[in-house]
Amino acid sequence: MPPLPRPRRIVGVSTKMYFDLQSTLSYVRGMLQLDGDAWNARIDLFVIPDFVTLMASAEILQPSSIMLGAQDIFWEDKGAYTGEVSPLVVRQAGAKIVELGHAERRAMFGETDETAAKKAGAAARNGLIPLVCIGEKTHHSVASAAVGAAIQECTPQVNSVLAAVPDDAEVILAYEPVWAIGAAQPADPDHVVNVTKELRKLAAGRSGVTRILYGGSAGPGTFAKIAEGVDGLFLGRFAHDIHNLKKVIEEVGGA
Ligand SMILES: O=C(CO)COP(=O)(O)O
Repeated sequence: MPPLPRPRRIVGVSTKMYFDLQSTLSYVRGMLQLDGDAWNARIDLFVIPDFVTLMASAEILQPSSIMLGAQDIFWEDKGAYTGEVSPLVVRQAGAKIVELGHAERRAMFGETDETAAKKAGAAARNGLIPLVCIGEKTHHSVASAAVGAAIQECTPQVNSVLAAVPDDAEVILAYEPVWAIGAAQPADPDHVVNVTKELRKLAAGRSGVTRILYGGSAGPGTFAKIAEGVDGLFLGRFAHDIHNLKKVIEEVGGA
């Protein structure tokens, strides 16, 4: 069988909790300035700010094709869940994407494959695209062992999410090796390509679009080395300078 055509490329950035309110809004305004460039026809772009700036960000981005995301949701739409954020409300606020299962949420806030899967189902039910972060915790020093161990650890993370969303729902999987997040540089390109090629097979039978991103200290120069395995990048710190984001967009968009 010939390989399936690859989906449209996509680049996005999470502000995590790095910015204050005004900094987030000026960053989002900066992204708006990038809209309309030549990349627009070739790739999708998204930004995931904190919850509090979601509606103001939606208003800023309204004239553009840049997609807005939220950093988490709860798996129920309404009810007695103090402190949680409803997927319904996130959708109504203007988000199209919801990030789930990030390593920081798994490590610090009790997120598991099970909760990420329930939230992915809730996202799809509310017309949101689940962007689920997956990745192995530790890095083996022998390259071949590292690939096998990563695939073994990521497979149930992927399968639990895919089992929880309708077959035709769009899904984004962000391969983010935990050890490569917040690091000086991204994971070794061969490692990323070898792992993501295998992970793509897990979604091969789906009718919905499944895109695979790489995240973890990604920035300008990262994409070209791993393009064989991934459909784009999910960026953190190194895209919080809008000039770096512009460079990445040009690289991924092939401008
Ligand atoms: O976690 C990440 C994106 O979700 C990546 O963060 P850094 O690029 O800052 O390592």
